[in-house]
Amino acid sequence: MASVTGQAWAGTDQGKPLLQLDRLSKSFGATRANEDVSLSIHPGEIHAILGENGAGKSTLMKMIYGVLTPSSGRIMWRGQEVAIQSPAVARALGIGMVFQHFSLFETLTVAENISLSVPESAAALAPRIAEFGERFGLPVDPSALVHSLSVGQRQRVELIRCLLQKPSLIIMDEPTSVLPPSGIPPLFDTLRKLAAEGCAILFISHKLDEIRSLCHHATIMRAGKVVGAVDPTRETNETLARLMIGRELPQPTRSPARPGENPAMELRGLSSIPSDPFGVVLHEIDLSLRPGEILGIAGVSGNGQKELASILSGETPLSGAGRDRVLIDGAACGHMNAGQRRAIGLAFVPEERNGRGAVPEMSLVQNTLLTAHPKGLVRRGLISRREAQTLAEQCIAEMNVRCHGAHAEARSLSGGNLQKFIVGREIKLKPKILIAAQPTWGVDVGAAAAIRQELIRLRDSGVALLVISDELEELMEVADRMQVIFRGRLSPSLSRAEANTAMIGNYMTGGFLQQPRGAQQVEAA
Ligand SMILES: Nc1ncnc2c1ncn2[C@@H]1O[C@H](COP(=O)(O)OP(=O)(O)OP(=O)(O)O)[C@@H](O)[C@H]1O
Repeated sequence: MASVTGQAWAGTDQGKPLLQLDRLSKSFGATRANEDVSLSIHPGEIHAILGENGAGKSTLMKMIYGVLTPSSGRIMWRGQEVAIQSPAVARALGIGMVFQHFSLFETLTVAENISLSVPESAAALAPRIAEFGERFGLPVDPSALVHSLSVGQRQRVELIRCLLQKPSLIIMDEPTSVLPPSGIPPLFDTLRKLAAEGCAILFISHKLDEIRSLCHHATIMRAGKVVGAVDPTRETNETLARLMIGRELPQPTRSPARPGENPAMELRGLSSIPSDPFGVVLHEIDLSLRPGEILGIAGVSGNGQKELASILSGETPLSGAGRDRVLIDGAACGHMNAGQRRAIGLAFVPEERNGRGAVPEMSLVQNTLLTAHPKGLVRRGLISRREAQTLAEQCIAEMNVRCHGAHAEARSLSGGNLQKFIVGREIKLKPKILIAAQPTWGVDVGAAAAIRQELIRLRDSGVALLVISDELEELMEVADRMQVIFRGRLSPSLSRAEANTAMIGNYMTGGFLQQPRGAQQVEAA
């Protein structure tokens, strides 16, 4: 098949496997992250890898992409055994990977960014970028500066960069976790087009609906081993979840909220210009959070969620009049930093687990100390290591965190397990207010259900919770009320009964801004 560049798109021989893994294993010390994993991928196949947090999916992908070396087993590429010692070797074979976290320079154009990894000038690349964009439904302006692009557009740039290297196999690690709901169908159209041209796709996702609608095959992993291989189109979410977690998916239970009278936290007419030149300006935000309720903040990512979380948590303390714009228990606290707010009962689960939620090089005990030290873990200047260890161990047990114990480095945990640990650590602080940004990001369906139930339990015990999430379904499940953030402005509050998908979708694109001011105030009241 001819490609737009006149060269053949590799890998259209549907009969023979493109990639075969033969009893591939990988150990990290005593942990068998992958054990005797065997599978085959054919050209044009969209193949899902499904499994609980820590099941070994990322480890497997890293071996295929040359980031990790297998402890034993063989990798066969087009029928030949290969040693993929580095990503450069993988790319030379025709294996590409699109990571969850983009590696683009904000101040360069799309073409300039791509020219950093494809040996051609930005000018020469521009028409090819446009052609690829048209061919695969990835429209993006080659001369646009990356900072002006939405998350979905940035992902397109990453995908085009990968496609320009003509891969026969593309590995995509949770590609939809960064996209707004409206960005998912176009991405799937692109992936289907690629598959139709013979490109194989390895697709990692925790979202069972997506796997069922997109993928031709699914390999299910549990504790490092392959436990099943199915045609996902013939499965239900329940049967997939059962295969994955080995039991039925827990169903959430909730009773109506009984919020307290007085707000635990308020923002009053808060406007803020971020120090980050590419950040979002917040405009006149009014928000009131009461004890015993969960307020959900919905919105397409990049509309001010990060800036709002930073103001609420105290990571961005405010000066001057800003002091009176943020209140905790009725007292002005805009000037307080994150530590001072924690001392008066606020806990915070940030969006980025590595670097902000946890220090990757530190152990889980040390990471526990970072936020729990004011809670009696330091007395007369001395750290009680034993108590810190006990707290970390409780967190591990209660949140079912899979790791080598409390002294394991945070970076050795799989993404979802680290997220569970961070959420558990903040809950253990027994906060009065919990601000949680993307609390179940990258977490498997079973663990996500457990975290959401835990948030509801906290609310029932009188804690005030504010949950910022890109996942509307998550907010529909946990939130008692919802507000939508759009271009730094917050919509009126919607009750559970009012917050249907159509209404929220309308607010997500700024529909609430057209409402007459009076109507907004009535609804908010
Ligand atoms: N560098 C490492 N050092 C030690 N252990 C590791 C390392 N990388 C992964 N592991 C362990 O290997 C196991 C598999 O981890 P992996 O990241 O592959 O899981 P995963 O299925 O991708 O999980 P998630 O869905 O949470 O991303 C886990 O027990 C993890 O703690």
